[in-house]
Amino acid sequence: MAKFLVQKSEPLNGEVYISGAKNAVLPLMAAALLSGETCRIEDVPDLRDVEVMKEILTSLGGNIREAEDTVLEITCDSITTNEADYELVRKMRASFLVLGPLLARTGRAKVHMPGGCTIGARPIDLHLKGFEALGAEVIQKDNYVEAIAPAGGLRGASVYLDFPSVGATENIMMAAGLAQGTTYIENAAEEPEIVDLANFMNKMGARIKGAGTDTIKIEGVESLKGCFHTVIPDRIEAGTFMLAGAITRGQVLIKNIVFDHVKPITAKLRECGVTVEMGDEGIYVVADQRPLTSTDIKTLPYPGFPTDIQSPFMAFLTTVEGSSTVIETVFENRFMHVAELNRMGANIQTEGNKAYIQGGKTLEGAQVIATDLRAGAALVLAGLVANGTTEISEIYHIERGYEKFMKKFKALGANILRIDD
Ligand SMILES: CC(=O)N[C@H]1[C@@H](OP(=O)(O)OP(=O)(O)OC[C@H]2O[C@@H](n3ccc(=O)[nH]c3=O)[C@H](O)[C@@H]2O)O[C@H](CO)[C@@H](O)[C@@H]1O
Ligand SMILES: C=C(OP(=O)(O)O)C(=O)O
Repeated sequence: MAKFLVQKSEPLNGEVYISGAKNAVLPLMAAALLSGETCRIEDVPDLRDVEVMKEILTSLGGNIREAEDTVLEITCDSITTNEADYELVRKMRASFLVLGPLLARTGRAKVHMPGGCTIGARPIDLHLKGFEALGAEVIQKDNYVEAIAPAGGLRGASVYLDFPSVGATENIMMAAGLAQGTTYIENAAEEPEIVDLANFMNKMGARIKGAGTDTIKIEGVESLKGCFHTVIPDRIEAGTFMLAGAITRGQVLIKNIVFDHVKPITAKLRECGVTVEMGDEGIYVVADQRPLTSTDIKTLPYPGFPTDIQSPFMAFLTTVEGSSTVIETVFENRFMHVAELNRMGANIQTEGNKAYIQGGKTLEGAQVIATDLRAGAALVLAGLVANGTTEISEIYHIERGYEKFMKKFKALGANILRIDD
């Protein structure tokens, strides 16, 4: 199994170009199932999760052409099966997103329960509630879900989500795109990735309004066509590099970033004393000019502080003076990095969904485990400022979601090496 060896590094310095967003491109790829024509998607990151989604689409009869570097052309003119293979689906949570479009396009879909990071129970009840509201019969059995549209096809409906789930909003939006009549998703997720999916589907001929607010209106259409689309930049990758600059007290220019998408991260870094400025070329993060202080974080659905940046931010908070509190409200098991950071000399106590961080500690290199994708990124950040060597195992989690991870860090001066055990 591959590992990262991270050595204490000089303050990071230089510029980094942010890739297309993992959490945007995966639903876009699933949405290509809604049309028989070609969808051309640009700025597709080279990630393990994207590879899995390619395999899933291919297994369903889709045709994928890598037109150029970072460009995919997906054509789903003939869907040969409406059952997604368990071996593929179990590898990643987002694979469940093929259910909505498959159901809408073929009237029937069977998908195994998804896998992914073990950051919580991650039920799919809200997705299913949406499909049922659209008239589908939903059968949940032996670790799979089968959804069957009524004889006349899915019908528009009002769906209220008990929690603004990103995945449920996306899945229902895709299913409703080809339903008869109008669907309203209330208490919908407002994440930028939802807006990107709505923009993509509207280019395909869908009639979606309100994406980015808590009520999305989808007027179903009979069929959708192909389109061209460029994926939005990855705000979580951007946030990770902003924190890499901050934790090493460096100076980093983050290119290809939407300033609005990283507002909560910017606000919290500024509270700690980090300079974050928007310039012509991107966002400058400067952390070498004054002592940094603590702050408190509470994760929330967008536009609140993103849960996916909670662990990298916590790694940073271990290095600033004072005590900080982090409250995780989105996932119930997203503190697995705490034990690993404490193994490196951090002082973090947890109580339910709260973590109390006593900052200003000198971290020491240790053998640690990347328990999930963002926990892995947090350990790399900690390793950059820890004395000696930090050996991080199970890095396949990291490679699931960060494109050219090592190359980008090395270009900023990080001392990081990938070894095969
Ligand atoms: C591929 C992708 O885009 N992943 C992101 C997506 O995950 P994902 O779409 O899985 O996250 P959700 O927004 O659905 O989950 C948020 C919360 O809602 C709960 N829930 C969700 C669905 C449901 O049917 N029932 C239910 O109770 C979950 O258990 C969780 O506690 O949004 C998360 C929250 O911003 C991010 O951390 C993930 O990086
Ligand atoms: C939790 C994440 O991803 P996924 O939903 O794919 O598990 C993430 O990107 O941090």
